[in-house]
Amino acid sequence: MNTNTVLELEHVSRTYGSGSTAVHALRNLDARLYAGTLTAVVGPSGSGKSTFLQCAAGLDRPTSGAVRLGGQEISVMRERELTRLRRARIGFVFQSFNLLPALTVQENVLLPLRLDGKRRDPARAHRMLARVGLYGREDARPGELSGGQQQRVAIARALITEPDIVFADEPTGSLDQETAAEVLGLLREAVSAHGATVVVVTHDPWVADRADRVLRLSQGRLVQDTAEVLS
Ligand SMILES: Nc1ncnc2c1ncn2[C@@H]1O[C@H](COP(=O)(O)OP(=O)(O)OP(=O)(O)O)[C@@H](O)[C@H]1O
Repeated sequence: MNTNTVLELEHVSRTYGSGSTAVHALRNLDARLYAGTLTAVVGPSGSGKSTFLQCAAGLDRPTSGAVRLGGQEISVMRERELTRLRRARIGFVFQSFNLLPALTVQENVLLPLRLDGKRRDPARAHRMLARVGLYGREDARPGELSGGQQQRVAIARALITEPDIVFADEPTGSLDQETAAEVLGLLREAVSAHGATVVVVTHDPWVADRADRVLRLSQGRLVQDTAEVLS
């Protein structure tokens, strides 16, 4: 496995609330995410998976510890700088797809470039949509597509900026088994054929079985990393 670190969490803790009602969602967690790897983050409900994703992706700030993307500490960045960095260098895929219903498929895919002030290159959107099996559906609205097709659009949108890392939160959670397999296949292909770095938060053991590496959380701690022997 490639062990070039794209993103690093060092001694990351995230506590919600304080005093006797404090919830320690992440406790002194150390992890590195490697380039060109599909990593699954698993663990029981409440173990800290979403908090891990939020902190790693710069959507939330750790209470203590550091998060570094490409060696740059994002946990101390100002909000505006962080927003810009997320748009340019991080891709997101959500369980509920989060497409904009009023925009066409092509406009949805080009949205991250538009928000980042980049040229909206329709040819690039065509290529990306072809990659996810949706060539010819550029002018459809998300409401005209099946759940699996909408998730394909979301994957194309996440990959269009060629981000350093893509975070997918239960990307197959709303899909039937067959469609889920197709969606996971696309994420897998983004990694193996195009060198993307993908982190999937999942409850689904079937998804975890198909990852290159599994990080298992329990009560806010990393208790298993299939790439490393934990001390
Ligand atoms: N905004 C918040 N305020 C207070 N407590 C929170 C908040 N968000 C999460 N928590 C708590 O932090 C802990 C970890 O939550 P988190 O959502 O990260 O777990 P999870 O593994 O993603 O769970 P699930 O699989 O159910 O989505 C839980 O005890 C949860 O109740």
